[in-house]
Amino acid sequence: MIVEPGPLLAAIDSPADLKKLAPEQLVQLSTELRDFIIDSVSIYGGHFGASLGVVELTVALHYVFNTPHDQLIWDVGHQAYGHKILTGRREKFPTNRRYKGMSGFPKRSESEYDAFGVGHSSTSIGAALGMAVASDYKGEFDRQHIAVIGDGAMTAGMSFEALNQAGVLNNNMIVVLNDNCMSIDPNVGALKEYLTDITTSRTYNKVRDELWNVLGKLSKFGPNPQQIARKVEAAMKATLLKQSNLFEALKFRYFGPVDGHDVQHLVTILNDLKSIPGPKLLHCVTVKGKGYALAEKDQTLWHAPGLFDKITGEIYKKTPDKPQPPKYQDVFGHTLVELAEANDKIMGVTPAMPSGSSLNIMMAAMPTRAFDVGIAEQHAVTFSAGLATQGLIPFCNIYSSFMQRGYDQVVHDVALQNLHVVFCLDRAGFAGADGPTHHGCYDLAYMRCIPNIVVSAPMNEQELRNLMYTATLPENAGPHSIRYPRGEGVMPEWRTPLQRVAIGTGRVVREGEEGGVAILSIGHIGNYAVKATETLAAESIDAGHYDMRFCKPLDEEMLRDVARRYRAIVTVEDGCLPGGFGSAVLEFLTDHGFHLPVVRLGIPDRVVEHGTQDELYKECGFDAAGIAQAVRELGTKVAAGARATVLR
Ligand SMILES: Cc1ncc(C[n+]2csc(CCOP(=O)(O)OP(=O)(O)O)c2C)c(N)n1
Ligand SMILES: CC(=O)[C@@H](O)[C@H](O)COP(=O)(O)O
Ligand SMILES: [Mg+2]
Repeated sequence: MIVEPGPLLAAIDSPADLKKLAPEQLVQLSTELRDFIIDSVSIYGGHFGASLGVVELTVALHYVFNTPHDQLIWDVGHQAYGHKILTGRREKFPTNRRYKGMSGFPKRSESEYDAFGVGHSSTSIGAALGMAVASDYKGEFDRQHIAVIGDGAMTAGMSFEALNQAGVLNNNMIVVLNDNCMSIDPNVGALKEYLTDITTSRTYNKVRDELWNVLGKLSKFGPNPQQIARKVEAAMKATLLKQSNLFEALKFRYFGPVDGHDVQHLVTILNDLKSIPGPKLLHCVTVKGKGYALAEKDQTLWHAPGLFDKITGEIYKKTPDKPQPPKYQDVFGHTLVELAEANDKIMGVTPAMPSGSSLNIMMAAMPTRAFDVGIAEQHAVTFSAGLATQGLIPFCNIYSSFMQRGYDQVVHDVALQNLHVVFCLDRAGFAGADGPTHHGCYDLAYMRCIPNIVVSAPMNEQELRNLMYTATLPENAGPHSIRYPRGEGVMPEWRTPLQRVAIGTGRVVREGEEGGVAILSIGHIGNYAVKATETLAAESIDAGHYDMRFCKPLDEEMLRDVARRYRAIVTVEDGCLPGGFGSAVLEFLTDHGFHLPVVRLGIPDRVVEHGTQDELYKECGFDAAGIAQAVRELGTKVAAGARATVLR
């Protein structure tokens, strides 16, 4: 089904076309762009509320600035659908987030208008500053550099690292703070409270408007009057707000708050800002989901609702006619509450993903024991370490790819001190439509190389529950990493009794023919290995299958038994091959004098784009068919006497 754009939008294939419109036409264009986004996302899926919230801002930015010469960086990039539609990708939109289609985030290789690749939050100010410094260094003084960052993304430390440097470098750049009081869940922290103070301070806003007129007139008479205005403005803000403006204190010229949905006013303001030198911050107040009532009302649900009926607002269920196994995240959330009810040392921590990780279940049930620390993965880890020094057992839930941002804290603050912190890495392995920024490719590799840490991956919901429980036991005190994938498990009935698992033990899924091939899997991909062995059995190939469950420590006894019983091994992981689970098995076999052929299946050493998880498993050769084929080929090779380790 093709989404038809309105007449003004249909004529826009680039911002050059947009600039042909009269300012008074921009309101109509914004309406058409908003309608196009609603229609498209309802049919094709993707992120929703954020793009609706910046429709007017997107139109105004591309109307005022000379993109792509002027460089526009979108923080996170989940709000950049309007940007993509206005920069020549309207007709590609049906492929958004689809296999081999358009990325769901700005991507440099996709368009010259995508100044910086994003997906993880809070990078825009730093990147824009780098571009601004480079432009000055190259003598390109006519270029503007604009970072559009949400209030949620502003809570991350690296946003302030960038502000800190920008404030003293004094390069020309504009930070547009898109303040809608929302992250995916409601935004949190003192910064959010501060922004609310500014936005609601009547006195400040009245004086600010008067100052604005003064500034606007003065800015046409060169820099000196502006410096006077700056002192006047800062002094009045300082007295009126009884505190200096946070951003002014960091040497940014602060402007706002302004209505982020008044496209013509935004055009006026942005045109003014163009001529004011140095680092500037424009504080825009917007509504996430603006223009679609249900999305304005339930902004978390409509952050990324899935496919829906735009008329009724009904969000379609994947399999309405049969009970769907629960999402792994919900098994985590409910099990954590179950454990916490029995053990008052257990705490919960999430960096801004309460609903995404289902920690919101514990936050609702035990609000004094579960914390959303904002988009602050580094802090989430160190905060957890602090809790653990006092004898508590924090479950720190961080998406595998977002965990990458807190890696030194895992080593320095948790592992070196051997603290009892349980990392639950959700979205481990291929994340799917979010693509390479969000694929949790590396956690098996990056965790197993750290001393003291136990690295595990459940094959199903029951195993997840047991590993969570096992990690809390006093005899297992120390760092743990438990990783599991995005999406549903395989057990409609999962509220199984919690069982202790011996650390470093795997389990036999299927004992195969002696002298044949054994499959060693870790985590949920083991369910694909089960399908592969069933296919092979129908061909009278009796392959063995072992769910290793732990990447560190490995089940060495099981590995010895497998190496003695079989003539070849296939390892499979939904994780990177370099340094991953297969590498760990190879290391063991070599270190202990076992020399049998091994084929490692997993994520290759290259960037794998977006698609469904099954599409990506297939692309990388570790879906059920790929696993079965690897066993067939290896079986044939060993029958022919191949001795060398066979890599894929
Ligand atoms: C490092 C990192 N942590 C978490 C996320 C998940 N995430 C995506 S959007 C978002 C909320 C962003 O809030 P804000 O910047 O205010 O943008 P809004 O959705 O309100 O437009 C979060 C937490 C991420 N993309 N990157
Ligand atoms: C843009 C962003 O980073 C989040 O919205 C992320 O896409 C959430 O992923 P899940 O949908 O897997 O929770
Ligand atoms: Mg926000």
